[in-house]
Amino acid sequence: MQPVHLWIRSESRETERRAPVVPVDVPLLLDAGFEVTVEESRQRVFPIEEYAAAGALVADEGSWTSAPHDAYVLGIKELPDAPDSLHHQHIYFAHAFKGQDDARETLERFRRGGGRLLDIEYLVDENDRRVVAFGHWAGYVGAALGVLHLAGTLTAPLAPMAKHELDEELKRAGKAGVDQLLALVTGARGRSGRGAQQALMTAGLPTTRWDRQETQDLHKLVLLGHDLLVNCVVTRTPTTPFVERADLDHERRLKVLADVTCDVTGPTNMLPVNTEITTWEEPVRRLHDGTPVPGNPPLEVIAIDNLPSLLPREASEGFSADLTPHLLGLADEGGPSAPWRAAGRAFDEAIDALEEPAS
Ligand SMILES: NC(=O)c1ccc[n+]([C@@H]2O[C@H](COP(=O)([O-])OP(=O)(O)OC[C@H]3O[C@@H](n4cnc5c(N)ncnc54)[C@H](O)[C@@H]3O)[C@@H](O)[C@H]2O)c1
Repeated sequence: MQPVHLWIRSESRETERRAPVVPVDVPLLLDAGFEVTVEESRQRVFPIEEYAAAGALVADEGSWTSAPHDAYVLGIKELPDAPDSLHHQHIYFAHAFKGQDDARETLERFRRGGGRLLDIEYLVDENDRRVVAFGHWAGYVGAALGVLHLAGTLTAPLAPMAKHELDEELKRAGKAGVDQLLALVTGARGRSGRGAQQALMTAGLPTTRWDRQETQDLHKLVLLGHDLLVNCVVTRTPTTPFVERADLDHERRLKVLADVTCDVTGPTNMLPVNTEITTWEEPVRRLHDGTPVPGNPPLEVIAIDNLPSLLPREASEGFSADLTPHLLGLADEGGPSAPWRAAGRAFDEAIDALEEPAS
């Protein structure tokens, strides 16, 4: 067993209240011989006292920059802009390996400091499946926002909430008549698809479930016969989109698209009628005004790319339960376990690609 020091940093994004490891999971790490330090944070949903009571050491907010050299610095979202060279091993979602905005700058910071980025999105098992993700609660919240919008009770700006509050709103929406409407979940067998179904069940909405098999021959008329479409599909191969511009003038019940996938600009966007995300400030955007004739209502989209942050407690608890056993794999006798090695390879490839001339 290798001694491992895990340093849980504060988040720099002010709306980010989640934590990658929750207090109740800290003793699992300590029992395995880890040293665990947790930074104070103004916004984290779990008070620092709970971490201290669980046995973690407490450090000042943002003090990871002076953490011991061998510490793994763990967070969820992006690092602050300074310092401009990074010398630790960082574990978080960096969105820096696919040429995204700021990707090069992020990688350059690691290269300058000699640090390493173990991106959580690239922690995969031997079958190339991600071992930890926030999908379930993304689906839950995405579907819930769709239901509340159908009920006319979605108010902006959105803010983080407790699940029981959201569930009360969902039940109220159901009783107010939304339970007479029809919902369709695409990608229904995945993590977020299953989460979406749970929220719809809480509101009492009859739900159709489609995964790969059911969309092989796409039944457009059946699709358009639902009031709410919650899209949770992940695909790498461009496929027949679910809703295209030509469908908007068609007779339809479809009024709200809740796009959990949020792949709005990529070639695999299953809802190309929309090409922009929406935000907590403006969660809903009108895509089509509809026409006064019955059977052609306005169509609106909700495409928020940080849905789990709206249920920070539940999202953190589920994520931490999945991540903690893998963190233990950092201390494996023969070196970090397979998912960490996979994430390390992804980082090395991204650094190598920095050398390649831009095409
Ligand atoms: N909006 C947010 O805040 C947020 C947060 C977390 C994750 N996400 C995104 O949500 C998406 C879903 O993640 P997940 O963890 O549920 O993925 P997942 O891999 O668990 O599930 C994807 C599902 O899509 C199905 N699928 C693939 N092609 C299909 C097709 N043509 N028709 C029907 N079904 C098809 C797969 O069989 C699978 O069941 C990802 O793109 C992820 O990045 C969004």
